[in-house]
Amino acid sequence: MSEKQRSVALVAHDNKKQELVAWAKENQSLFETLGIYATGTTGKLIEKGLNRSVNKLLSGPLGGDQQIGAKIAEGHIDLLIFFWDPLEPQPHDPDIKALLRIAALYNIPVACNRASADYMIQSPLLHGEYRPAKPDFSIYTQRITPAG
Ligand SMILES: O=C(CO)COP(=O)(O)O
Repeated sequence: MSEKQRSVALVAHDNKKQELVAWAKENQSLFETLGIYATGTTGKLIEKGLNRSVNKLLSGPLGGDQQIGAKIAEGHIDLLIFFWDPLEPQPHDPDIKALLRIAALYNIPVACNRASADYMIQSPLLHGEYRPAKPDFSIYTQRITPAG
């Protein structure tokens, strides 16, 4: 049986976009093997940099972070590479926090800078059989199921 293609989400704040695109280009051959989701503006730049199509969602401040979070919850994304800007306040900070929460909840590896992204792309997650465990939510679903 053929393996499901792994998908990565790429997201970068404005001051980090060039760095993300440069990093993606350095790893172009790997990205040819992966599905790519991205927030709107990041996605356009990645398409141009890698000369390939990307599943582009809305721009981050317009709901794109939330859409990436929904894709994670639906099981479409294996890795999140999110070069967020530690020096610039963002108007959609609650959405960013929500995306990082969803990634933690669903046990999705997150890289926030070049060093962690370098580690991540060398991992058996991409090159071997290792799959992170799917979280068990049964304790929560019991709690929210009405009695009766
Ligand atoms: O704001 C973002 C992530 O929080 C990124 O959105 P864009 O890729 O549309 O700039």
